[in-house]
Amino acid sequence: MTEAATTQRPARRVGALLQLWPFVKPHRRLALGWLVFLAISSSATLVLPMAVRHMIDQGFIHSNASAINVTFLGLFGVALVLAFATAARYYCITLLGERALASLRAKLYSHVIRLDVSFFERSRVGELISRLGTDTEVIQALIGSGISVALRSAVMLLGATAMMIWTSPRLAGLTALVIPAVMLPILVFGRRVQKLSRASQDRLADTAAIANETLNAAPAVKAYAREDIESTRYGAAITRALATARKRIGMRSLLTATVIVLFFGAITLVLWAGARDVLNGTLGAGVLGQFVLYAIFAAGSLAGLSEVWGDVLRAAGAMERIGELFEERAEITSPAQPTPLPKPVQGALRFDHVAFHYPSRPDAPALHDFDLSIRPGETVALVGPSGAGKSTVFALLLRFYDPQAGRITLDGVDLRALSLPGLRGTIALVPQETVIFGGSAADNIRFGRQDADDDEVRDAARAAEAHEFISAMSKGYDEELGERGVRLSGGQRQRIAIARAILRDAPLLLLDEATSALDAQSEAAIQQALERLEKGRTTLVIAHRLATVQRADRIVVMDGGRIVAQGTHQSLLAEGGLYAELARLQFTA
Ligand SMILES: Nc1ncnc2c1ncn2[C@@H]1O[C@H](COP(=O)(O)OP(=O)(O)OP(=O)(O)O)[C@@H](O)[C@H]1O
Repeated sequence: MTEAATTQRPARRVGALLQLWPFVKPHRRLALGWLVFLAISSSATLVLPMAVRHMIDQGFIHSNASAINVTFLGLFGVALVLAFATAARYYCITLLGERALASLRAKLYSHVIRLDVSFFERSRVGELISRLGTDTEVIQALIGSGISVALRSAVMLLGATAMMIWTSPRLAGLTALVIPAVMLPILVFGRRVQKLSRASQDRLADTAAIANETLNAAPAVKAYAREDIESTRYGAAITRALATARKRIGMRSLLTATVIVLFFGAITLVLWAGARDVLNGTLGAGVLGQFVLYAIFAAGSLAGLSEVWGDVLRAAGAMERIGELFEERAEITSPAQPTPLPKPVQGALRFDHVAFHYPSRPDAPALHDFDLSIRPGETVALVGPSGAGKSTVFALLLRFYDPQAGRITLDGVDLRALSLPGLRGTIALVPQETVIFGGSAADNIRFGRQDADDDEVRDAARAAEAHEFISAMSKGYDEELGERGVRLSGGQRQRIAIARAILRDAPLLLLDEATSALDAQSEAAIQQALERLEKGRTTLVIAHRLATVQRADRIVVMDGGRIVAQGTHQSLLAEGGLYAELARLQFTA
């Protein structure tokens, strides 16, 4: 959040709520219904004081019993209209709030999930979840009830004011004189409340981010016995959030109290003048009664407005944060006119003098003058010390990032000229860390190819040596693996990932430490499966264990973001460079 955003004028900040219009627009009929019922219920309310005047003037002063009967009957009729209109108004606006927010949430999610990988590295996921949850709830509260109260109060305030003027211009004029004294504190306090609201939301998002981080890594927290430390850290964040919330609540209470005191003070003053007019006979008792009721309506509406004003500003703050998210643009996108890939895809890859640094680390090149050609169907192993840039090569192939210099081509086409889904559709990736989603074992394998049928899923699982452990689970392929797959071992997760890649059946295969979590026996079995899989596909393999890369057609040795040597296992050993050193360390260890 920028400093400028916090110091914006409230009017501009409330303007942020205009961004809600596209979500409300499709539900115009509900909004219209709400306005109609609002008009009916407000009119019904405004009729009530007239009945009171009638009752005092006709019923009491002239002791007319039938006038009283008619008045009360009319009163009941008005109450019926009021009841129906209020219920209908509530129905329309609450449903409108729910519907508008449902589409806001869906659009926000689908916007965020399309943002670049680098965006997710910059943002804390917990904070994002908070924006999806808390901020949208604040806005929902506003649409579902706040706006309703605000507009109802505004309409009532206008109506009651007009009726006050109509009832007694003299008393209304007197009231107008004291209004500025009431409005000033609302404006001053309102601004402060709104600033504190935004701060309060930010602090709350901080706590959500911490909780998300640590609860997602609960085993690590426990292994390092950090429960106390993490509880204290979370507690401190909560305390900070609470302190800000307390300031906000205090300020808002003060605002409400001030408004009520000032307003009722003013009304009392006006009434005192009115009572004197009744005594000296210049004003009827019924007229004063009617004026009193309108004045009370107006005061109540103003109090309602001041109360809801805080909510409006709070929602404006939330909408601003959501607006910031909507303004985030993905930089890695498909071109307007993507170049089609040859069919079938051959799988020729070329890194043409590529230079790349991560956006967050402009001074640390991850790849430097990286030049590599891979023939269709070739299996190339990338080896080298940790941090050499091996995973970065994969990240660039997947177009998570674009290189700052040079270019990467697939079958001669620059990756930037391809459609993103087209490019990624040609790649099957087995990452270092397998992500398991909430869903069944079959669903998790089908992540590789959504339209695969049950037999294909099973065949892929068999080829990845995953069939046995999946069948051993009580519900087999229908077994829920649970979020993040906490019930699976590392090796089992890895086999699911390999099954996904097999199912994907893509011309490019990227294996990042694909068998690192497997025991020697499973690894031997899977190596065979992978070898079958690699046939006829261009394959890039990252492995620390050199034993697993010996079958590659070519081994590329990387260090510090550059290629330092390439060849076969034998030729590299004979060369005696970094590879021979790595081999010596591994095979003699
Ligand atoms: N997302 C990132 N943001 C910033 N820097 C990164 C990021 N990922 C990697 N790096 C840096 O880029 C360099 C290359 O990292 P990379 O992950 O490609 O190495 P690697 O050879 O795959 O290492 P390892 O074998 O340990 O996985 C390292 O210096 C690393 O710190």
